[in-house]
Amino acid sequence: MKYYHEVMSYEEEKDLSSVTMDEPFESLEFRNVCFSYDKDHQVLNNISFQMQIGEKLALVGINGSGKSTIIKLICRFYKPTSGTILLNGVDIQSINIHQYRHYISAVFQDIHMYPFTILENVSMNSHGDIDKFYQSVSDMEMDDMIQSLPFQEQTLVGKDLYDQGIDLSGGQKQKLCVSRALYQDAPLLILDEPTSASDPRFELKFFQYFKNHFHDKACLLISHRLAATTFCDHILLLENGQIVEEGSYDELMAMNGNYAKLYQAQASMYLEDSYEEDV
Ligand SMILES: Nc1ncnc2c1ncn2[C@@H]1O[C@H](COP(=O)(O)OP(=O)(O)OP(=O)(O)O)[C@@H](O)[C@H]1O
Repeated sequence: MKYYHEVMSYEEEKDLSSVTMDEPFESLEFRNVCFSYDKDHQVLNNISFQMQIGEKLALVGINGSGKSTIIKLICRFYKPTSGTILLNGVDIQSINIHQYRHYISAVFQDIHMYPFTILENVSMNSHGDIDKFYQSVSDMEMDDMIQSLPFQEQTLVGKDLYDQGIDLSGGQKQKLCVSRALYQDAPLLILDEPTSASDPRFELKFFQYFKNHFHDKACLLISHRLAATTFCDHILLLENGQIVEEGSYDELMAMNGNYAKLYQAQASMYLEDSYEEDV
C-alpha cells in the first residue's frame, strides 16, 4: 500500500512543477474535471465548482460517490484524467509543490499518528510553538488530557515503541489530527469526516466551533452528518462521481430532491418513534 506522504514525496522528487506562487489564497476551482484510478472505472465525471476565501463548502453523497477522491486531487496525490483544477486561476499542477502545500491544511479519513512526541505530531516540526500548540489542542478539548500526562506535550506516542509512551484512543488521535490542521492554519481547510470517531457531545461542539470559526478561510467539509452541512454556504451532492444537486441548505430542501430525502431520513432516526417503527 502506498501512503499519501509517499505519493507526495514521489512528486517532490520529480519536481515537475515550476510556477512560483506566494500570493494570498483567493479561490479554488474545478473546471470539467474527470478522474479514473484505472481505465475501467471513471470515478469523477465532469466536476465543476468554485470556492472562495470566506466560504464553507460541503461535499455529500453516499459511500463511493467520489468525495474523498476530490480531496486527493486537490492535495495532488493524483492528477485529473482531464479538466483542470485552478488556485487563484492558475493550474495547480504547474505550481511549485512546496509552495502549493502551504495553501492547504487537510484532515483525512485515515487517522495517522507518528512515533514522535505529541507536540511534534501536531506541529509536524521538531521545534513547535508551545502557545500555538496549546491553542490548537484546547480547541479540540485535548489540553487537559495532555497536561495530565507525566511528560505533557513531550510525551511520546506509541507504547509498543517507547516504555514511557502512550496509546491514544481513535477519537483522541482524530482530535490531534484536527489540531494538526488548526496548527498549520492554512487558508484552505479540508475536513474529511473530521468527527467520525467522536462521541455525540464533542461532535455537536465541534460543528458549532466549525460554524463560528474559519471566516478567513475557504473550508471544504465532507460529512455524512447532514445536520453539519446546514452550516455551509454551499452544498454539492455527488452521485456516481457527478454533481447531481447543488445549492444552499434552504435551496436543496426546497428542491425536495435526493439531498432533502437523505436529510429527512437521517433526521427521522433521531425521532424515537419513527426510529423504532423503521428498525
Ligand atoms: N486508490 C484507489 N484505487 C482504485 N479505486 C479507488 C481508490 N480509491 C477509491 N477508489 C474508488 O473510487 C470510488 C470513489 O471513492 P471515494 O473514496 O472517493 O468515495 P467517497 O465518496 O469518499 O466514499 P466514502 O463516503 O465511503 O468515504 C469508489 O468506487 C472507490 O472504490
